[in-house]
Amino acid sequence: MKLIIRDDAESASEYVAQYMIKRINDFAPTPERPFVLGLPTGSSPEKIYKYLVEAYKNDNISFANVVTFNMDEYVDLAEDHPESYHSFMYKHFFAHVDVKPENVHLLNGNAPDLLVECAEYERKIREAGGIELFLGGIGPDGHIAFNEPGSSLRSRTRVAILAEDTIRANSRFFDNDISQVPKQALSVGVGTVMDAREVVLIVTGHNKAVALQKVVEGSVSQMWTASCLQMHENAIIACDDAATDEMLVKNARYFKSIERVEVEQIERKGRATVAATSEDSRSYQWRGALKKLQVDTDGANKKTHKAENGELTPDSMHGRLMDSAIGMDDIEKMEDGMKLTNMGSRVNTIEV
Ligand SMILES: N[C@@H]1[C@@H](O)[C@H](O)[C@@H](COP(=O)(O)O)O[C@@H]1O
Repeated sequence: MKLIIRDDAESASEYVAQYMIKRINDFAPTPERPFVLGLPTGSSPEKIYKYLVEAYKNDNISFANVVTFNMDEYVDLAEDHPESYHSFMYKHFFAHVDVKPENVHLLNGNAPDLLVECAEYERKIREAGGIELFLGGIGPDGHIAFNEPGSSLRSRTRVAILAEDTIRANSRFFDNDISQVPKQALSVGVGTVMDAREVVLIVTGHNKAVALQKVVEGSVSQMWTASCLQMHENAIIACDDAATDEMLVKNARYFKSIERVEVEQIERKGRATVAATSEDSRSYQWRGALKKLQVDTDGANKKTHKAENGELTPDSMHGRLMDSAIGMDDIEKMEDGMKLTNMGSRVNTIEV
């Protein structure tokens, strides 16, 4: 997985929003071939929705050919309750963009038969061709969607019982009264998320620091269900500095340096292209290179280049350096811990 670290929640959210915009635009969805997007709720993605709405209003993106599937919804909470995930999604996103109502899917926590509702949801995802990109957040206990500690890492959409920690955390939306927080929810499973062709998580704030440490540096575990992403071929976690508070400093620096090396390669490719093109096309090429500098979606698009995909395996890290045409000069300039010869100790500290 890739870990993208930004100074604050604002810039981490902007990164994710730009990444999504580029992915959707590059995909060029049509009614026959829509982009299938998985979506979360929670305070963490709010800023992302704000950027996406802004981008739509500035004509930088359209959601007309985007099909959405939300991760979860409370059981037995009226759809029009201000804290239902239906209300959240309309308030923060759907009401402000051109997504077609018939393309929006949210689980119905008031369905007469919840098991049928869950099975149907899985069927609809399959029928839509599977999820192209699943955006998510995590809870302080490391849950993804409502897959609380102990959820099977192969779980599918089902009725989930909320953990005490989650009920307490979510009581802030219910007048800080835990008795008002629903105790059950319908949630896509860990397996449902893992089936997405790409997963992007936003993790911000010091209160997520323990969870992020477990998810990134710990073992894959049902007790921190978002750690399943270590097994995903195309996963990105975008976080702010505060969320890395419990990680080893050297690991956070390592992830930052991966991004730096990738950005340098893109810059270098951009310079080479500019040198080889005419004056007229010069500014166009630079715009392209600069755009890529901010958000590089190549990892997601080039599925065959696994070594560039941010996977944390010693092999891929070796591949990353060797494949990237980095000259000896560049390696000399790297911080000591980043040199290929010094990678071993760093790699060993990460359980994979
Ligand atoms: N089911 C949702 C999760 O999908 C979300 O990731 C989590 C974190 O929310 P927040 O971003 O508000 O911390 O909250 C809820 O439990």
